[in-house]
Amino acid sequence: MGVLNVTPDSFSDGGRCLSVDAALKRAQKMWAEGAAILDIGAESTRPGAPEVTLKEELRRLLPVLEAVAAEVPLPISVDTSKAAVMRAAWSLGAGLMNDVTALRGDPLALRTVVDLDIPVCLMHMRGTPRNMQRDTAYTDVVAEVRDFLSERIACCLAAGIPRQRLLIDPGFGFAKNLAANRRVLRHLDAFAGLGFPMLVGLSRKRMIGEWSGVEEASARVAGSVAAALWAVEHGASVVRVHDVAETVQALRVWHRMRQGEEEIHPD
Ligand SMILES: Nc1nc2[nH]c(SCCc3ccc(S(N)(=O)=O)cc3)nc2c(=O)[nH]1
Repeated sequence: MGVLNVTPDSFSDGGRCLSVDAALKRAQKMWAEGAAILDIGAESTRPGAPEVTLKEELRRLLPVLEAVAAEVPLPISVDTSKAAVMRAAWSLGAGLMNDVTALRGDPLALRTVVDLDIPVCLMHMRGTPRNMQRDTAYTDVVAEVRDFLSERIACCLAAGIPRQRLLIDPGFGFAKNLAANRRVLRHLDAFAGLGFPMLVGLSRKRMIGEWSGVEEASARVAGSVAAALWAVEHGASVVRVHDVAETVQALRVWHRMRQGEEEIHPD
């Protein structure tokens, strides 16, 4: 899943993608590099990010979504928590709702996802991007994330969302400090065990920077690729990344090594 930020303050690419043209060029580049899905977000959800009004989020998102949907033959995920943005995005061809609040942010979000019959990724977070980093103390973060995801899954299934429309995500960097992120990463299998495809977003995040010693987010490529390989090794079906070419190349090699002898076609 290639990241396409259309926010002025996106944490890792300095918001270069604001113009439709620049966003479209980046979308086409990620497609050429082997991305399977594009994730477009118009409201930054990094720690401390300011809220964006519905009007502003639509103003940023829709022109880019329309252009990308017309020019790039990939499914498009939209990173939003607002029901009205989900509906507008769906009408322009979005194929997945990526809601970091797991449909809790907008009271109409759950109903909207049911009505639109659109796949949704349910991610763990406490609080909001504005205040989530004040609340990073857990007795057992793995148990809390698993219980949260189980509860959100039950809520969605009870509302009539078919199982095959759900993805889960432990939410790296959302209301989690370094120790919590590391524990979640070491227990990814526990979440994969819930029986739903798991999406993981580690790319260029602070824990990659802390572990690699690389200050500048856009320079954390090799560390992000290493984390993506670990995540896929431990059950992730989708990795949300900024550096598509490098991650695709690493995964192609990794898959070849991982396949048993019998799976490789005889030369
Ligand atoms: N499903 C899903 N969607 C996502 N959207 C984002 S945006 C990144 C927000 C951010 C930036 C930086 C840090 S930090 N302080 O750890 O470096 C945390 C969160 N991420 C994810 C993710 O993971 N899953």
